[in-house]
Parts: sequence; C-alpha cells; structure tokens
Amino acid sequence: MTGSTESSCCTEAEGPVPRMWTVDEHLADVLGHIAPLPSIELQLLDAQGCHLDEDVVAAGDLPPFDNSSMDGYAVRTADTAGATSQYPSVLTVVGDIAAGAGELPKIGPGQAARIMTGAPMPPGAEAVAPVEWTDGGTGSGRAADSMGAPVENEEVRVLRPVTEGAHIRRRGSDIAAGDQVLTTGTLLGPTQLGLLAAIGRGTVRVRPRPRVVVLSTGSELVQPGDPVGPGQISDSNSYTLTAAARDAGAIAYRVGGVPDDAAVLRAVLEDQLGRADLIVTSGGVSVGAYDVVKEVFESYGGVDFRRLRMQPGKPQGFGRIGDGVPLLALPGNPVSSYISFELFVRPVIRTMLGAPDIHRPVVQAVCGADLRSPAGRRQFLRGWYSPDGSVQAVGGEGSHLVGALARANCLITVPEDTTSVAAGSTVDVVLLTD
Ligand SMILES: Nc1nc2c(c(=O)[nH]1)N[C@H]1C(S)=C(S)[C@@H](COP(=O)(O)OP(=O)(O)OC[C@H]3O[C@@H](n4cnc5c(N)ncnc54)[C@H](O)[C@@H]3O)O[C@H]1N2
Ligand code: MOO
Repeated sequence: MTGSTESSCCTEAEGPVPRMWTVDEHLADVLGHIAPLPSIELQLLDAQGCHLDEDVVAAGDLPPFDNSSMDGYAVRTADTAGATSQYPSVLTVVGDIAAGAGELPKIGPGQAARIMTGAPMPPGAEAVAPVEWTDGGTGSGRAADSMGAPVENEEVRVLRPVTEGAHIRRRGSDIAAGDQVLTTGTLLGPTQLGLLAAIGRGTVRVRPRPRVVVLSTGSELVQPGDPVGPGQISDSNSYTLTAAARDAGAIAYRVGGVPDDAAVLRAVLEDQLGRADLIVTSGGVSVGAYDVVKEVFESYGGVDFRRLRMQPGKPQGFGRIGDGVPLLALPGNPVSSYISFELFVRPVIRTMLGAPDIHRPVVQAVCGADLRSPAGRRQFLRGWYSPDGSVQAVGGEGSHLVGALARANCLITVPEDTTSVAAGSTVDVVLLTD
C-alpha cells in the first residue's frame, strides 16, 4: 500500500490538499498485493466452481476399448453381403455380450453375438447390425423393434448388409492417451468434472474458492424483516456484497449490521479473521463524526484510507489486518459499495481464484441520450445495454438509488476529462453479467 497521506499540491491559504487516486492507480495498488491462493488437491465435486492449477493429460484412451453404439448383433461384414428382407443372412448366435462383459466369444464365419450398447466388440466381428436390421432371433424374418431374452443355439436373420466399422465406437476416438484435455485456469463446471471422471481422475489440483467475510457497519442498520425504527434502514449492502462475492466465485459469509462501536467492531473482526481469506466491509469510510470504522482499521496499522477520482465510490480503504488478511473497506452508500465491489473486489476474488478473466467485460455502445458528468471524476452511471449495441442510462446519479441499480445490467463509464456526452456518441460500458 502506498500511503494515503501523501499530498499532491498545496496552497498557502488552504494548506496541503490530500492526493486523489485515479481508479486505475487504486486498482493497481490493490491487485499488486493480491496473489492466487495456494493450490490444493480436491475431490471432483468439491472442485466445482474452482479453476484448475494443472494441465490435465489423459492417462489412457477414451473409449478405452472398441464398443458397440447400438443394441444388436456383432457380425462379420462378409456374412451380411447382399442380405435383404426376402433373402436374409442367417447367422448362428454364439454369445451374449452385455456392457461390462469380460470374456468375449470369438466370432467366426456365419456367426454373430448379441451385443448391447457400450459392450466391448468381440474378436472377429467387424460391425454391429442394430436389432432393427434383424429379426431379433424370432425366426419370423420380420424386423424386430427390441432385443428379446437370449435363447440358446439361436439363429438371427440379418435383413440388410452391414458395412465395416458400422455402429462401433473406436478405442481412443474421443481422447487418446497423452492428450492434454484441460488447461490450467479452466473453470470446472459439470462437463469438465464429467470429463475428469471419465478419464479416471478422482481428485484434481485447483485454486480453492476464497473465503470472503462481508461485514456491514452502521448503527442505523436493522436486519431485513425486523421492524425499522425512526432513522433506521434495512441493511442491504451485506446482501448485495455477499451475493456479488458468491457470483464472483467466492465462499462468502455475511456478517450484517455491526454497530458504530469500536469495541464491538474489533471483537467481530477478531472473531471473523480466522475464517477469512479476504474481508470486505461497507460504511464508515467517509468523514462522518461516528465513523469508528477508520479508527479501528487504522489501529491495525496496515490499512490506508484514500479518495478516488470516481463517482460513485470516492472514499475507499485498503490494507491488511490480523496476520495479513487483505481488507477492502467500501463506502456505505449502496450504489457506491456495489460499484466499488465490481471494480475492485471482484478482480481480487478472481485473482485469488486463479481465474484468467478477472475483470467484467467492457464493450463499446452508442449512448441513447445526453449525459452529464462531474469534471475530474470517472463516472459510472447505471445503464441498460441492448444487444443492438445501444445503451440507456437507468435512474439518476444518486448513490442511494437501489431501485434503478436493480434494473441495470451495465455501468456506463464517462472519463475524468469528459463533462458531457451527446446522444449518439460511443461510450465504454462495463457489463455486469457474463
Ligand atoms: N462531508 C462529506 N460527506 C460525505 C463525503 C465527503 O467527501 N464529505 N463523501 C460522501 C460519499 S461520496 C460517500 S460514498 C459517503 C460514504 O460514507 P460512509 O462510507 O462513511 O458510509 P456511511 O456514512 O456509513 O453511509 C452512507 C449512506 O449509506 C447508507 N448505508 C450504509 N450502510 C448501509 C447498508 N449496509 N445497507 C444500506 N444502506 C447503508 C447509510 O445509511 C447512509 O445513508 O459519504 C458521503 N458523505
Ligand atoms: O462517491 Mo460516494 O461513493 O458516491 O456517494
């Protein structure tokens, strides 16, 4: 952390003016202190939502053996040449092969074996005639619609020719031994976990999901569902931020409504430190008289408070507490804390996860109406981005407007040196969904 007390200029009348950080400087400072969590070996289902920390190579072929893709009869192709319904090939059934079969009959000329989907091809057979291409051993000479029970010394009539390799899934046709099937950084979802299981991996090396403690501060906060007294409000930030942390890939613990009382806040922090890879707080980072948050965090020694050239989200805190657990202290205004999360906390969580994509995607869009923005601040307006490439502002600039925030799917970015944007201009848009 670079000290926040550094001054950028001074005037004789006003004295030193605290330096203001750009969004990019703050983000670089934060990310400069964050590394991926050490990787661990996990059981497959425990690794869901984690990113790989190994290149996965298949030890064997997949499928591991030639097998049938249909229920039917394993045959020699020459035996079926010229077969028709009127003049079927009559073959002797010398075996019955279920999926998982170990011992296999050898198929000689004029012979066939009943075979089920997924069962290994017997030696001598070159193709599979689906049961619908045969009479199913009924002797009727009419096409069957299912396999009957096995009958000893059965004959089967094959009603059409079968070409070499028909209905056989060849060994290694999906994955060959030695193939690299997944690369470091890959997010493990259902299909990747299925692939790992298919190649016989019981465990996998991944970056664990960071454990994030989300803590909202403020004596005015009541928990949703509880009665709201005069001057009180429902604690929404701890829900927004906990959900956002989960959405980013973390395991998030919500600790709602810690009052503005230094002893209580310190006790809660000490209690939570043991289960946190990251602590995120909201509230108490501005200049209010009852902002004990700064006082408590500063007492740990490693937390800086600074002002950013952005709106919303001007006051921010960042540092380490306890045994070096990173802490981001976000402003209390609900829109400010959420946007701060998206810009600064989400990349921290995704860096810890070892994700290759740590930032929300940014696209260009055509602005649907005129916009205004304060000089010297990068503004993040709530917006609705349409697939046609246009964007509309949603609601106003106020950082208390949670109704509009919930209707937005993007943030319209207006640069620091721009005070107005004309309708039809191109703007950068941060998409809030993948
Ligand atoms: N004189 C100045 N006043 C303020 C400045 C400034 O520079 N000079 N900065 C403003 C800006 S910008 C912001 S953002 C806020 C940040 O204030 P705090 O981080 O100290 O936040 P609080 O005072 O605790 O709360 C602000 C606001 O948000 C509501 N809030 C807080 N926590 C929650 C929660 N968990 N759920 C819902 N709403 C919450 C709180 O009731 C306040 O209304 O400071 C400005 N002031
Ligand atoms: O800049 Mo504050 O974070 O919006 O209201």
